[in-house]
Amino acid sequence: MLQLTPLQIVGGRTLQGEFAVQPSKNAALPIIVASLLTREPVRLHGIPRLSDIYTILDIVAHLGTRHAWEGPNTLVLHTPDILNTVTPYALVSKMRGSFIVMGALLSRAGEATVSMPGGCAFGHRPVDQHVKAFRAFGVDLNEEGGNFEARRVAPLSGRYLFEMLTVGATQNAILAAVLGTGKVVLENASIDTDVIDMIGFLNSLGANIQGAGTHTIVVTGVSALRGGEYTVIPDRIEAGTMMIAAAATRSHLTLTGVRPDHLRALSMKLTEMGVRIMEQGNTLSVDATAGLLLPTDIVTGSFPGFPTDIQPQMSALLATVPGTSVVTDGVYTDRLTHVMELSRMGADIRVAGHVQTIQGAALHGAPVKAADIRAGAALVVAALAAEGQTTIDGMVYINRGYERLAERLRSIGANAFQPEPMLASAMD
Ligand SMILES: CC(=O)N[C@H]1[C@@H](OP(=O)(O)OP(=O)(O)OC[C@H]2O[C@@H](n3ccc(=O)[nH]c3=O)[C@H](O)[C@@H]2O)O[C@H](CO)[C@@H](O)[C@@H]1O
Ligand SMILES: C=C(OP(=O)(O)O)C(=O)O
Repeated sequence: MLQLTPLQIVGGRTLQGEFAVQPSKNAALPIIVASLLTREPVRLHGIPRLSDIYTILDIVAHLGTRHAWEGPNTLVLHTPDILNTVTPYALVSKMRGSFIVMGALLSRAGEATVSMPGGCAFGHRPVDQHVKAFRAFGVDLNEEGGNFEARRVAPLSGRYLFEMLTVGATQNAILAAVLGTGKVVLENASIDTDVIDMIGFLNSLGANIQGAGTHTIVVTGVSALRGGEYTVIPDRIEAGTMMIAAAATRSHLTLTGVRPDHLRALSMKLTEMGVRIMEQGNTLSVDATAGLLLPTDIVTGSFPGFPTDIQPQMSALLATVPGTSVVTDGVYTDRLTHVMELSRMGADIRVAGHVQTIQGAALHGAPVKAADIRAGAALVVAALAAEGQTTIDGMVYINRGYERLAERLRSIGANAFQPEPMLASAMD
């Protein structure tokens, strides 16, 4: 078995030059699942080479998809027939986002059995909205032995008003209704970029989904989708992580291949703190060299609000900014695994409920461990800003979301190094 080695960062250096942002993991995952809806080949550009992508490819392979990479980030997917409508626990439990295969299987095969996704490092993440939406559309859905068994007994039709904005349940409900003769209306639907991108992909194959980017989405079933070619949007969470890293190291960094309009909530906050943000086409510059940064307060929310997926990284930045900042995660009540690890590096963060009160301080290097993907990214941000060496364990989580991180950090001046992985048996 491959043993992932820790990432070693010697901090306190400024970052400089250009950082090419990877394509979006969280947009690519549902688009790969959505490719199950056509029996024709699809060619996807902008697929990041990440462990989450390999996991979803294992899942769709189990369901009948063949895939081939064409160059670094282009993937050809082909599902002539669905070979399986059961997605076992061993596969689903690896990645919570895979629950949306239920909608895709319902559409293409009329039935699906999918394991209940587990919790994750930052708390309980229910799927009640997925289930309620399916039932509202007439799907026969039962839960047995930790599995959800769903069957289309008539064309999907009806309306569902989501009780909160949810990316995954909006995507799942859309996928379920794309093929067939019914029509569904989703109210209070998510307007997240990853929902809009999945709809853009499906409509490019001939789906009839109206209302992308608004809170009311109407899906009218069609008999079949054709094949096609699509380019996935840039990763706004990776871009946000690097904007924060630039601010934390008081650097001037240019990000290329970004969608500045997807990053407005963060750009506004950084500007408020005294960072200069300049946007030009698909390029965004972050200049934090001008002087002292100011503390601020953050409340995360659904897009276009401040993303929860950069809350831990922002907390790491605020831990370096003199004064008091307050960070409230309005999406998850327990996304806090970064706090203890940051405190090993000298961060002063008090937690009450899901609110962090942060007093800025100088950080120092320390051995730390990531317990989830963005907590890991927060530790990278802190390590880049800290004096001395930080050793970050738990790279399995960071690798879920960040491609070749050490190498790409070095390209912008960081002292970051991850030794080659070793075979576990060779280490015993
Ligand atoms: C693979 C992927 O793209 N993951 C992202 C996706 O996750 P995911 O799609 O799982 O997140 P949701 O948007 O569904 O969750 C938003 C909130 O709604 C709650 N909820 C959701 C569904 C449900 O049935 N019941 C319920 O209570 C969740 O617990 C959470 O508090 O959006 C999240 C919110 O931007 C991000 O943090 C994740 O990185
Ligand atoms: C939390 C994330 O992913 P997931 O929803 O797959 O856990 C993330 O990308 O930050």
